[in-house]
Amino acid sequence: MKVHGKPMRSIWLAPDAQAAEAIDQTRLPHALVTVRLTTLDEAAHAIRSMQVRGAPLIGATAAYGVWLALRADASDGALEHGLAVLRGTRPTAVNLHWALDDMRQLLAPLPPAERVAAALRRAEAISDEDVAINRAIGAHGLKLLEDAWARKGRQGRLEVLTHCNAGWLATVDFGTALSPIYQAHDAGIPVHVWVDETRPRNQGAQLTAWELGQHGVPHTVIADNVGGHLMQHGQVDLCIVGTDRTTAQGDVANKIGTYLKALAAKDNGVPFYVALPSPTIDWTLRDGVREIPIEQRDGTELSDVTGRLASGEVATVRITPEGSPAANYAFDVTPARLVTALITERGVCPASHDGLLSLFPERRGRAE
Ligand SMILES: CSC[C@@H](O)[C@@H](O)C(=O)COP(=O)(O)O
Repeated sequence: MKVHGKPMRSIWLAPDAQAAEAIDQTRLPHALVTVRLTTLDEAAHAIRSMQVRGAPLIGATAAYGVWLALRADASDGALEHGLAVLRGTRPTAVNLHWALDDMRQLLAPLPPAERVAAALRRAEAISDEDVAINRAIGAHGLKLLEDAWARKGRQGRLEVLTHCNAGWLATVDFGTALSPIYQAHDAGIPVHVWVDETRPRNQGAQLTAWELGQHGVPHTVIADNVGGHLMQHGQVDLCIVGTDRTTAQGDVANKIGTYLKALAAKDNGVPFYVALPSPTIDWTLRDGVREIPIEQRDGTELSDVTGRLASGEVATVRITPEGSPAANYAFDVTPARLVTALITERGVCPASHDGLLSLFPERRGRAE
């Protein structure tokens, strides 16, 4: 996407081809800072600390991380060590594990002397594939937004609510949930986005709002608990969110709070869509609530808040009493029954096993 008129991706090969570079998302929206990743440990830290975050971007960063590991040592042991370090960074986004499995399948059979070049080629291919997938998700999602706009008589604004950041910052480019919104805006549909702030890391307030502002998409940041009220008063035409892992039955793991939004949408007859790139489908799982690992992060992400002071200085302050424990669950699972449809790069389908198999028939009968 464009930042101050200049095309950018969230991660890219450094011009000297000796490193990967990425937007440090912990510095947004107050500063646009690039972080240079030259080692396995720097790539792992970038994922763990959320300098880079979002399921597809985590996968792409991990692929570059394997390349960086092999640049230092292309032995079998170094490959396995690198895969293990990266796999241990975050548990929920299946893209991380898919990308690492993909890299291992490619690299393990190769002689060490061929691994570095092959790893870089694959990491770049994974990034390019993500961009193509997201463009396609945008095109399929655009049709849903056009239909919603037509149902509304093309009057007023098309009111869309989203949770967390499933925009281009969460992917290599274009985003998933925000991709249809960008395409609708560019097609002249007067879309307005209710942006859930998304406590505690504020991916909505700090990242989605920044992205939408950069592209000129009208939006309003709201507290996470406002969405149900807006839906009760007819101020939301549809919801669209991303996912970190979707089961073969259509259960959706996404940022904490997504499930509650889906409940409110169901109660108010508001369509609830999930933008789902196929690398985020976990074909091995059936029951998301029971089987998807939910990341628990440090409680200081809840007790402390970082922002810009009136002086312009960025500072972190504590908002809870000293000694009050904080439980920081980073994701929840929305059962398929609350999902209106899944928007994949191959089209839109019901949130069900049959629905997914209708778009991915090659998965029928495969023992996962
Ligand atoms: C296309 S990104 C989809 C999801 O990864 C996104 O909605 C989300 O939950 C991100 O969580 P995060 O903890 O910021 O990595």
